[in-house]
Amino acid sequence: MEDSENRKITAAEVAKHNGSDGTYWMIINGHVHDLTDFLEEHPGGEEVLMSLAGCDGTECFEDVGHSFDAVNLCKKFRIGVLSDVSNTTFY
Ligand code: HEM
Repeated sequence: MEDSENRKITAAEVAKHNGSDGTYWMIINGHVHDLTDFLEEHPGGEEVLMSLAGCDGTECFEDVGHSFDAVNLCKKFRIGVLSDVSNTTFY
């Protein structure tokens, strides 16, 4: 569904998808991503993504200095927007 990217998701909901149920969600810049199918493809390795699953990975993502390609790739995995903004960076 085209609107699925605008689905509002709470940080508490994201936290549930920390890998314990087999799914890996991550907040980056206020967007929620389902990275379950991307773990093995990540050029930076699956460990970093798994360890930040259920959390806000914005700082880590920015610190690495990901390419524009990487930023664009993120969009492919978006499933919604964070509905509570605490502890999250927007730009
Ligand atoms: C949706 C989330 C992410 C996507 C789509 C993504 C994508 C990519 C891509 C395409 C690369 C290859 C280099 C580049 O194009 O910049 C890369 C490298 C890397 N990523 Fe990510 N990444 C994501 C999240 C993260 C997070 C949260 C971390 C935090 C630890 C991380 C750490 C790294 C590291 C350490 C490298 C290797 C850099 C290098 O070898 O120079 N990534 N990522």
